[in-house]
Amino acid sequence: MIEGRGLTKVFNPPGKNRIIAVDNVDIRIDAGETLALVGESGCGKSTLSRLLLLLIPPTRGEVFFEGQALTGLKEKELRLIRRKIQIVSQQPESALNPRWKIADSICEPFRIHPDSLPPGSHMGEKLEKLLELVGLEPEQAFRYPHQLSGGELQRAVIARAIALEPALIICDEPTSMLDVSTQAAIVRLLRTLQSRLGCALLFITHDQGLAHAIGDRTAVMFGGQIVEEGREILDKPFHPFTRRITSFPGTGSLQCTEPEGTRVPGSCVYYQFCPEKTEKCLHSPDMLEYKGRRVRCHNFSYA
Ligand SMILES: Nc1ncnc2c1ncn2[C@@H]1O[C@H](COP(=O)(O)OP(=O)(O)OP(=O)(O)O)[C@@H](O)[C@H]1O
Repeated sequence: MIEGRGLTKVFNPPGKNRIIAVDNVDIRIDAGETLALVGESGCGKSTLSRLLLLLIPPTRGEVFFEGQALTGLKEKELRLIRRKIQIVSQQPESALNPRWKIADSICEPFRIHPDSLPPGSHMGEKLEKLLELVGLEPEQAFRYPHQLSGGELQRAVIARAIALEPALIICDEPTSMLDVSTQAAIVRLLRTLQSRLGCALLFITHDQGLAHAIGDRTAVMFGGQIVEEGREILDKPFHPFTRRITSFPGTGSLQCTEPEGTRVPGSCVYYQFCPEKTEKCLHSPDMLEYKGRRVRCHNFSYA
């Protein structure tokens, strides 16, 4: 349904070294599935999701949505596609206008795209249905954002995200600012909505437990690259980085699993940290495929 090929994003902040935030990534999400994208802070997860929506232009690479190349489309054409892809981010309060009542924010997509309301249907009915789907009381929709809890606000953001029945929802750490019990409730809600609406989810998280619980497939990112991807990769990891992060039983966050380091030019992205590196790892490996699993490691060819 959505596919990124060879996606690369290089930032050139003035007066600072260039940053290769996303480095030659191939990614595919099929209709109705959940891909969990997991990796430590700063590895490029959010940048990759923004590239998929072309909210930022790729330095290299292409994006296809339902077979159509998005790179090269005009902004107006892109807007029509973006209505089928919605984002739920980690800070619900910044996604909602603080001066608008919740109901106005949830109904905003219908005002922007009036043609999305079927003839004879009213915004009020749609609102009622959306509130029910996300578990908010009608009375809560007539409050302002500061009058709701973090979990309730995230439910409102999700209601707005599903208003136009998107094909894909990109969830960028949607629960990281919430307490543990609210996190679980929001994850359950996303799962329920996904099966009712049939949409796909790209679920970005630091938390490998969450990735394991929610993902049909998991992609592990390190240093701007997807280093391993497939089903059950957190149960049976192959890449040395995936093995390292899954070797801490019970850990959720992947933050600070590796020290800061500078990449040896042209080498495997994990070269400096890898206990199994050999001379050939001075050359960046291609993504290798075996039995539905993709791994970016020279040693995988011998598995
Ligand atoms: N607009 C920008 N200008 C310069 N550098 C940027 C910009 N956006 C992101 N970066 C850098 O690109 C790298 C990847 O950032 P990104 O936000 O994609 O990582 P992330 O994996 O989503 O991190 P987190 O989990 O902390 O949100 C980081 O080094 C970040 O500092």
